[in-house]
Amino acid sequence: MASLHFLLRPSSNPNLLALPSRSRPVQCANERQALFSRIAPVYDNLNDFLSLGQHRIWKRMAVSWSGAKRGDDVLDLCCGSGDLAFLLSERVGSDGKVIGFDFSREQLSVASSRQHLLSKACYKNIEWIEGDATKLPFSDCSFDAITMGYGLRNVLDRGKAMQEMFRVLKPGSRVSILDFNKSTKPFITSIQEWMIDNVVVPVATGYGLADEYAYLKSSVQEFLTGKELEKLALEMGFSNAKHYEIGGGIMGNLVAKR
Ligand SMILES: C/C(=C\Cc1cc(O)c2ccccc2c1O)CCC[C@H](C)CCC[C@H](C)CCCC(C)C
Ligand SMILES: C[S@@+](CC[C@H](N)C(=O)[O-])C[C@H]1O[C@@H](n2cnc3c(N)ncnc32)[C@H](O)[C@@H]1O
Repeated sequence: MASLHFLLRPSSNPNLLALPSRSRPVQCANERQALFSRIAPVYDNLNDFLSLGQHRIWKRMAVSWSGAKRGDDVLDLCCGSGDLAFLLSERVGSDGKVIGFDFSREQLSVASSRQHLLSKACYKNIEWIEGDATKLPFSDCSFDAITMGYGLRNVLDRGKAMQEMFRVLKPGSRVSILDFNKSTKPFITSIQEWMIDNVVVPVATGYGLADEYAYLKSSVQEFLTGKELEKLALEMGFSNAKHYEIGGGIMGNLVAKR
């Protein structure tokens, strides 16, 4: 039976719903949570449109790199509307178990409704849990694989999130982290920024979500390069870490082994 657990209650503080100013970076966790909740109704359609469907290929690669296999217990952190969790579910099958974990209740509601709508038999093995990626409510060494798609860049304390992933992974298991690549090549950075300024933000403006999507550009600028991500993973205790550039260098995927 599909279930949706809400470990954290959304704040009733109306200030959290205020739109972030375009001139000010989105800084506190509650503001980020509110941002992802606002974009939840259009998130999937915009990803398909803006990436010309390419994000589905990148997500398949991320799941494949996680090493998840039939019968495994796996975690999709910052699962949003559930794309990676659904792919993991197909991979681990009905003998396995998938947890989709996110702090936005609205994103989880979209994920849960897709689970019912798509209604593949194996999708019954997915459970949605609301909570913070820096404080995971799971015991040490619980999971055979972890995925995180477009999550780490949006987490305020990335070191803590990596530490938590390390803690809940079983020894020898892998985490696969897909995100925008903060490239060291100025040409790639210019393409990314041009796309965000001239395609992503204008399209999002049509949905009243200009600020939310403009945040993408600053978040990539403030993210870590592939080498820095590898270093962070090693500092957090992972035995091995390799970052792959994909999508012509626009995206990247970190694979780290506990
Ligand atoms: C997958 C996409 C966006 C995910 C996403 C991530 C976030 O952190 C957000 C934060 C706040 C708001 C929204 C998001 C969010 O949507 C879409 C990515 C589109 C890109 C601009 C990439 C465009 C790629 C090209 C069309 C295809 C390139 C092909 C390549 C050369 C092979
Ligand atoms: C860009 S979406 C990615 C969704 C999905 N993984 C995908 O690839 O399409 C980022 C997600 O991370 C979640 N998120 C960001 N920071 C988080 C945190 N500290 N704890 C839990 N979820 C978080 C947001 O709520 C949002 O759903």
